[in-house]
Amino acid sequence: MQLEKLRTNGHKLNGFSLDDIGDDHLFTGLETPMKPDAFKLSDEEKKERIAILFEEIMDVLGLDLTDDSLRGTPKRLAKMYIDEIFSGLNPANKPKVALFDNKYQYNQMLVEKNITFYSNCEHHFVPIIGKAHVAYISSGKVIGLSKLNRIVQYYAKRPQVQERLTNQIANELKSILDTEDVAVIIDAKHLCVSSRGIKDDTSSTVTAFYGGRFNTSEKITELQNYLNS
Ligand SMILES: Nc1nc2c(ncn2[C@@H]2O[C@H](COP(=O)(O)OP(=O)(O)OP(=O)(O)O)[C@@H](O)[C@H]2O)c(=O)[nH]1
Ligand SMILES: [Zn+2]
Repeated sequence: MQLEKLRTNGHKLNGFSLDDIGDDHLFTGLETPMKPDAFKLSDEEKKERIAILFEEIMDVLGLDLTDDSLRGTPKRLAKMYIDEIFSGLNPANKPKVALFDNKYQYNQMLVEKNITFYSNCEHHFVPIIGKAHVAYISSGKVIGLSKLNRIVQYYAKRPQVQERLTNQIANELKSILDTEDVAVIIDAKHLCVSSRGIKDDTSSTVTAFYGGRFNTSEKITELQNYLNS
């Protein structure tokens, strides 16, 4: 497989080894589609370029860029894209994860529920607002709770489709926790569905990943009970 070849050759992406960044940027089928030279420009260079390009969009729309409220918008948007809403495209921003030995002998599922996230739809670049619920059964390691939330936020801060977001979070948890026993459920509102287009404000989209021991009707029912409690 191409990924294995790159790994064996010690290939680096933006100075990171493949082991550092995980597989999500590369050829796993789960990756966010990115150009091979995605990190040729520094963050500051990207901001400068985005500001110039967005200024042009505003100009084409006929907006007066000398207006004191609009003047700062191109730079503001560029900073927001790189430092905030699309910061998860850069593996340098991947959360550092604290793992502990499972000394507590806790062998049931742990569920971190109602993790609020804001993402953006890659088709329309408008918000996706949702809740993620993530669960795992320890295979010997325990993860710091906040890191579960941070992993969700990292993958949300990309242009996304909900299916990929769900599977990227699941894949990351499997890899960090060294287990197949992870579950991810996402319930989200897509503003591209509610605020434009079909303009359906009541529907939401639910996606799920059930891996390993979660992939039985018994465990799914147990998980649902946790979520409903
Ligand atoms: N599967 C999937 N589709 C999504 C997601 N976010 C947005 N979409 C859909 O992507 C599709 C893009 O379809 P197009 O027909 O190219 O776009 P459009 O003309 O703006 O379509 P409408 O939204 O129906 O007006 C739309 O149906 C969106 O609802 C997502 O997370 N997953
Ligand atoms: Zn959309």
